[in-house]
Amino acid sequence: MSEEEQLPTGWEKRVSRSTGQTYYLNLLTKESQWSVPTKPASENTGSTNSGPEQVQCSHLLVKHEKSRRPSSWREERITRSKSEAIDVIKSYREQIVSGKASFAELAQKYSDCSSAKRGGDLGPFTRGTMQKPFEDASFALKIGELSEPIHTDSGVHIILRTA
Ligand SMILES: O=C(O)CN(Cc1ccccc1)C(=O)c1nc(-c2ccccc2)[nH]c1C(=O)O
Repeated sequence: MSEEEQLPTGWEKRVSRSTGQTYYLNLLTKESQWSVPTKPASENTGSTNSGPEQVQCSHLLVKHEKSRRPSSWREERITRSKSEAIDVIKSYREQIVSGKASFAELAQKYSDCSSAKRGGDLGPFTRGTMQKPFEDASFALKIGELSEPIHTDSGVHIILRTA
């Protein structure tokens, strides 16, 4: 029997559009996970109401003069002020929300993070791997939701949860 037929009740096998990886969707909670489910889906599968164990996000980072490393693939020495960075990232967010541009297109062109070359995709991550403000914002997002500007030691980010 294929793996699909053996899936416990309430789960659906999906393929990530950005990475082609197989993941599993809990049809009750709409939460996704990379590991093959072994029990029927429930409201609390994979968490005790503490949210998902891992998320996948893309981000667009705009660094500024007070960033811990004010340098990137785009600009050797970044001198914009923090308030200028906030204005810039708000303009990107507006273009995305209005449909004028896609997240991946703007991240690829303008993000000061090395993930720009992947349209901002960071892959899946668990708690404890990213700077705390970034982690908390990422785990608070629903799949498909775009954050407000988030500040870390690296600069100012907008985060898109993709899985
Ligand atoms: O903060 C620092 O001291 C330097 N960093 C950390 C870093 C540097 C290279 C690759 C990944 C992370 C960054 O400034 C940075 N942080 C990020 C980052 C921050 C939060 C989530 C994901 C990436 N990307 C970068 C980057 O240059 O590419």
